[in-house]
Amino acid sequence: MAEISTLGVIGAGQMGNGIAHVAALAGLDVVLVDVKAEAVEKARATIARNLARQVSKGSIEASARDAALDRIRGGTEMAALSAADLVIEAATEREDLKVSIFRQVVPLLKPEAILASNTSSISITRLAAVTDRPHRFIGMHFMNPVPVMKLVEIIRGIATDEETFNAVQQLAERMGKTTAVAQDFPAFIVNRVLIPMINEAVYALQEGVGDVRSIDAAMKLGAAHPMGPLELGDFIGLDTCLAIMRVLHAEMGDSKYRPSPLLVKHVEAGWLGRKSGRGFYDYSQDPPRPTR
Ligand SMILES: NC(=O)c1ccc[n+]([C@@H]2O[C@H](COP(=O)([O-])OP(=O)(O)OC[C@H]3O[C@@H](n4cnc5c(N)ncnc54)[C@H](O)[C@@H]3O)[C@@H](O)[C@H]2O)c1
Repeated sequence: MAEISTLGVIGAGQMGNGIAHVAALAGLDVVLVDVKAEAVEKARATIARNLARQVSKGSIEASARDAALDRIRGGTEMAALSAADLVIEAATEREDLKVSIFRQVVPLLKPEAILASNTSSISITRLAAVTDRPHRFIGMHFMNPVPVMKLVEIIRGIATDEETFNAVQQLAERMGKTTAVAQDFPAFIVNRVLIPMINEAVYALQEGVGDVRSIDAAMKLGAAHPMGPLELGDFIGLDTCLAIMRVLHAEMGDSKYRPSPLLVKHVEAGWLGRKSGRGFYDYSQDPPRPTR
């Protein structure tokens, strides 16, 4: 298989901008698309700011920052993905949305292009089945924030071929990441373990076992977690956490995965965490103030 030199990224949110950032620094040409022009603009600004921070810390040269920014093209036209050797979908965690995106982009792609999803929980096999290339479809699950976190979980669908697996694993390494291989079960490895823990912390909050500050302090100091579970839920996005719990609950058929009603309420209120300015903390305050 020819080397992957142009990467398409669908969805310019928290994950899409991070994937574009790291890929461009690794020397790939990047095409970043989103339905919202303002999401692309915001992503560009975030990437520029994060690259500037790396320059000021001395981890990259100013010339590498400039070259990376030059390699990223962005817009709302999916047709721009026709140049890509690999397309990573990083849009909102909703299966119907991802299915419609894959149906829309498949006719635009090179026949040999690989398709990957950055989904946190949805079946890779099922997503692959709506495309014309299930053998060239794979899960490539980056962690947030992408420029900082070392891991990429790679998930084979039932039809994924070895060539695709090897190409994607090599690319992840070229992007400076370490890979862990997961089988195609709901939420794979990281989120199978992590998101039920966050959901449990929300239950503990709902039941009054502790307030936001106590629950986060308890897990940071008592279990040596770098972030408390409620702070981490806000960081991931509470809509994403809820979507993952719903996939686990529906597909494992076990009541232990039922989403906390308080988590549901937060999402219904649009209190999605950092990205919306309020979640379990209020981010209009500095430092962010616990809401309960
Ligand atoms: N947040 C995390 O910690 C994390 C970690 C790993 C994986 N993920 C996964 O990455 C994906 C994206 O999550 P995120 O946190 O970046 O979400 P986000 O809400 O920050 O961004 C999602 C982006 O998708 C865009 N989008 C929606 N519909 C689209 C369409 N039809 N075409 C193109 N773009 C569209 C939105 O405009 C938005 O910019 C999800 O599948 C999520 O589960 C998230």
